[in-house]
Amino acid sequence: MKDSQNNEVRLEDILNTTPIAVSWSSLSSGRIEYINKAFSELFGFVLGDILDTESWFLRVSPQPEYYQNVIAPWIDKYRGYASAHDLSATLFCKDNSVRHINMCFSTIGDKQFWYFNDITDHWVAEERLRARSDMLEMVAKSSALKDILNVIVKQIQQESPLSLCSVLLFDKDEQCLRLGAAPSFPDVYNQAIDGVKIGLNVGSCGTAAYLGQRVIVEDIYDHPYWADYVQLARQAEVAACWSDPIMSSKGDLLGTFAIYKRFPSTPAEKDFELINFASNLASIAIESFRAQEALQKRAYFDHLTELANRGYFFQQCETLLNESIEENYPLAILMMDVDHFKKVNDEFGHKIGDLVLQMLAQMSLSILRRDDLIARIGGEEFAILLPFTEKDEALRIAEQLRESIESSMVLSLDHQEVFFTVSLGVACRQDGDCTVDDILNKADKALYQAKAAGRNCVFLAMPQSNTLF
Ligand SMILES: Nc1nc2c(ncn2[C@@H]2O[C@H](COP(=O)(O)OP(=O)(O)OP(=O)(O)O)[C@@H](O)[C@H]2O)c(=O)[nH]1
Repeated sequence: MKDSQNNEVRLEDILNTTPIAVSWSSLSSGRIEYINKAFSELFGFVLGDILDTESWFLRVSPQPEYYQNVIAPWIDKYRGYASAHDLSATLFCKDNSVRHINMCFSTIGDKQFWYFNDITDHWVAEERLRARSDMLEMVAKSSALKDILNVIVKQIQQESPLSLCSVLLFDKDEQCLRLGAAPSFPDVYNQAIDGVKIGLNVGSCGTAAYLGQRVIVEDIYDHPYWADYVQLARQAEVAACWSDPIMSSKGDLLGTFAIYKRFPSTPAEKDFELINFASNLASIAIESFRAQEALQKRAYFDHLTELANRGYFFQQCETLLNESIEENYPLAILMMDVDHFKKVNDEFGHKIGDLVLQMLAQMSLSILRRDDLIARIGGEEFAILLPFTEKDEALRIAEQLRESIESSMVLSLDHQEVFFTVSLGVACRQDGDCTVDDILNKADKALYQAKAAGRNCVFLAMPQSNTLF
C-alpha cells in the first residue's frame, strides 16, 4: 500500500514535469480525478473547477452543439479502446482565450488517460497561409472585392471566435468610409456606417482613418470617440472596438480593419499581431483589386472623356440586344456627333477641342439614366444605348441631350465662350434587327440626315423613311 502510494506520488511528480497537458478520469463515473501542471497552465483550470469530463468539455466547447456533434461522438467511438485516434478541436480556456488542441485518450481498466497537445501556433500559421493563398487566388480570378474581404474577415473571426470584424473602404472623393465586409453585423449597423465621413470622434474606424493611426477603444460606452454612436453600438451589441487604418504600399489610406468585442476588452499582444496580419492582407487585396480595376478601365474606357470605349460598347450592346430580343423588351440606340468640330479645333486649338469633348461627356452623363450606356466610339462621335426604351422616350432623351449641349460652353485660353452643338440619330430595335450593326447603321443614317438637314437636330430612323423630330 505504502509502495503504491509512493508510486502514485512519483507518477504525479513525473506528469507534472511533462509539457503535455494530461488528466485522467474514471470511465464509470466520468469524474476527473487528476490534472497535471501543464493542464492547469494550458486551460487555466485547477482540479476543484472540474467535475467530470462531460461538463468540462461542455464548458470549454465554443458551443454546446460542438460538444454534442464533434467531441461526444468521438469519445463514444473510442470508449473502452486501448487508445483513441487524435481529435483536433478548438477549445476555450478558463479566461475565454481560444486554443487549438490535438487531443486523444487511452483506457486502462476504469481509467481514461487524456492528453492535450497545444497546436495553436501551428494551426494559426497554417490557417493564415491558407487564408493568404485563398485570397491571392481570388484576386487572380478577379473575384469581387467584397468576396475577397469576406474571406479575410471570416478567417480572423475563426481565429478569434469571440470577435466580430469589419473592413471599411476609404472613398477619397467623398472623404468617407464605405462598407467593405462586415458579415457578422446587423444590416442596420452596416447601413448606418456606409458613407460615414471620417473625422475625430467618428467611432474607432472614422477616427483611425482620419488620424491615419491605430485607435484602441476598450469601452465604447465610456469613450469620446463613440459618444455619438453608442446607440448604434448597442444595436450591434458591441462594447469594444480596435481599429487599424489599412495603408497602401505607397502609404495612402485604403480603409480600416476593426476587431469588435461584445464586452469591454483590452487587446493582448496576440491581438495586435492579428490586427497587423489582417490589415496587411486587406491592403494586398484592396491594392491588387484597384490595380486590376485600373487595368480594366484602361482596356474598356476612353481616357480623355472617361466614358466607355468602342470595344466595351459593342460588347455590352451585343449582350443587351440579345437579351432584348429574347425577352422582347424595347431598346434604342442614339448616335451623337459634334457639329463642325474641326472648326472648334482650328479656331481655339486641340486643347479646347478636348475640353469640349469632356464637357459633352459630363453633360450627357448627367442627363442619362443609370442603366443607359454612353461610349465614345470615334473622335467626336458618341453612341448611346438606351435599354427598356420606346421610341418616344428615346426621342425625348435625344432632344434633351441636344438642348443641354447647345446651352453649355467651355472657355477658350483667352476666356472666350466656346459654344458647340451636336446632331443625333435615333434608332429603335425592330423585328428583324439581329445584330448591333443593324441598329447602329440605322442610327448612323439618321445622324447623317440630321447633319444634312443643317445640324443641331435629332432624326429618327423609321422602318421605311427617316423623319425629322
Ligand atoms: N481636340 C480633339 N479633336 C479631335 C479628337 N478626335 C478627333 N478630333 C477632330 O475632330 C474633327 C472631326 O472633323 P470632321 O470629321 O470634319 O467633322 P466636323 O468638323 O465635326 O464636321 P461635321 O461632323 O460634318 O459637323 C477633326 O478635326 C479631328 O482632328 C480629339 O480627341 N480631340
